[in-house]
Amino acid sequence: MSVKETSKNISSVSKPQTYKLVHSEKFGRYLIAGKNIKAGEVILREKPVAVGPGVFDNDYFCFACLKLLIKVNKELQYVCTKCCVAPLCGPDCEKKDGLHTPEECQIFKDNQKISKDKLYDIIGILLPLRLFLLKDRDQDLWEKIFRDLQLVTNDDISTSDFLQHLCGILDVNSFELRSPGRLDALVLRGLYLEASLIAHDCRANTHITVDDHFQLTVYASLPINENDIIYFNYTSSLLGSAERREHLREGKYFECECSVCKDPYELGSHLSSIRCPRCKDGYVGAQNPLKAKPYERDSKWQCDKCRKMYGGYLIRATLNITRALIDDYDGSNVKDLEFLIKKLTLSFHPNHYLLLALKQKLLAAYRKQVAGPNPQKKIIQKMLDLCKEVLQVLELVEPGISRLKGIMLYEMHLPLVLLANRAYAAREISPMEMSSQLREAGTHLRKALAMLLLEPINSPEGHLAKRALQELKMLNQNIADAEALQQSQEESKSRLRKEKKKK
Ligand SMILES: C[S@@+](CC[C@H](N)C(=O)[O-])C[C@H]1O[C@@H](n2cnc3c(N)ncnc32)[C@H](O)[C@@H]1O
Repeated sequence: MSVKETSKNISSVSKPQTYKLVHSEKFGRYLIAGKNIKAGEVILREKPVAVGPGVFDNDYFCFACLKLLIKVNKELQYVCTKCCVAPLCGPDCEKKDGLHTPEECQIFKDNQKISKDKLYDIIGILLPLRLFLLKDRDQDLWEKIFRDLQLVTNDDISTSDFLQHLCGILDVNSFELRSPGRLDALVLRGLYLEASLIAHDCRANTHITVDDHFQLTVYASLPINENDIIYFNYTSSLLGSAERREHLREGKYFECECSVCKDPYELGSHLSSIRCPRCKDGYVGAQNPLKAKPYERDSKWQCDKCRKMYGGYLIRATLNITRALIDDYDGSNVKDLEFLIKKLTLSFHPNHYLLLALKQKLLAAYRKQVAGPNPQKKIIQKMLDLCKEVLQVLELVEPGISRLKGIMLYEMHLPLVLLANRAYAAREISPMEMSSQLREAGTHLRKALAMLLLEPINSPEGHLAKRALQELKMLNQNIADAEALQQSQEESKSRLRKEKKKK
């Protein structure tokens, strides 16, 4: 053994483990910190044991790299030349050691019933099939999966029953993933043996990234003390408690009792709060938020100001009417969207999750205008205000490092820079004031970078981090120019004063 190898082994032996596996009645198996972990530190990094399509939405994927495929004239461009079934990006994906393994190819080839015409059905079962095929492909890994996922089987269980069992295991344990390079929906699912042991909390202390090869990295999003539980959020942090809890109940089979779910006002984020119809000043929150059905008649909701009580069915009726109003909105007109938000703010807390979803749509519309030629000052200011509003909620539900916060902080720098430049051009502010406003934009960019630089280079957020770095460089140059301008103005003023004195 070389010296290098020895020292590597010693350091890995002496280094405390970042996490430990423990067990409790409530969580089953879960992970705790094996040492004090700093925010941004890697807790674990791993490759999936199986990855494939998740929600099936009429999309076709390359079976080798899982990129979404574009169909031309409803026809696939390329299929695997060996099995004549698996859609692929092209010959390159067929050549490389992708996810379409020889075992998978063989099963398509051997099975007369499987043909290209049944592609929708094949896509639907691809992930459990991939997991099942590991049995023949990698016996050791298969045994590890059996142990780690606590698969139960007996000799006379039929293959279809066993596959059914695998599907259940996948539902509970898999991670929702994006197709490589895409910013949109989480259309894939991947199974990771270590990361799937992390327990859920609606206010997590980890941040997870996945690269184009589906390698998953769990970072601490906050400092985690030794022996503290490591949590990941299995659901969306920008939903109301009832909706998050329903998602977890239906998809992961447990009742969440975390600090956000327990609090009638969701730790001050008010994601489910309704404006009190009586006093119009306070906000109405569920009095027993851990009830499985908070929108039933016997569930009580109370105003935090006038203390008036309401039955859950009233809240449900308000939500139903509002969803119908939102469905009627066609989504293309900024003015209509602004009007709808203003109208709903009379009945809801501004942070209500239904309003937040509309505000994110509005933000996208403002962003489009602000990035275009000569945007109105009014729109730039509105974009900035909306970013601040969403960021405030995110600070409560996604403390520390967060992808959404990184994006929001990045977005905020653009209106700040535009407003500073405009005000200076209109002689409303001095170069010094401009430099201080640009510095504020720089602070946001730096905070955004601290989060976005953790993202894989080729992911959409990784590209954003690259842009943010370039913009920060330009911004620093503009700040230096503004400060030099201020200095030269001050010098010429003092020269003038001296000359005046001499005269
Ligand atoms: C992805 S698995 C985690 C590993 C699992 N604990 C095990 O022992 O295999 C998800 C399951 O863990 C349990 N779990 C995770 N977080 C929980 C929480 N906050 N409260 C209750 N149960 C939880 C639930 O049983 C859930 O279905």
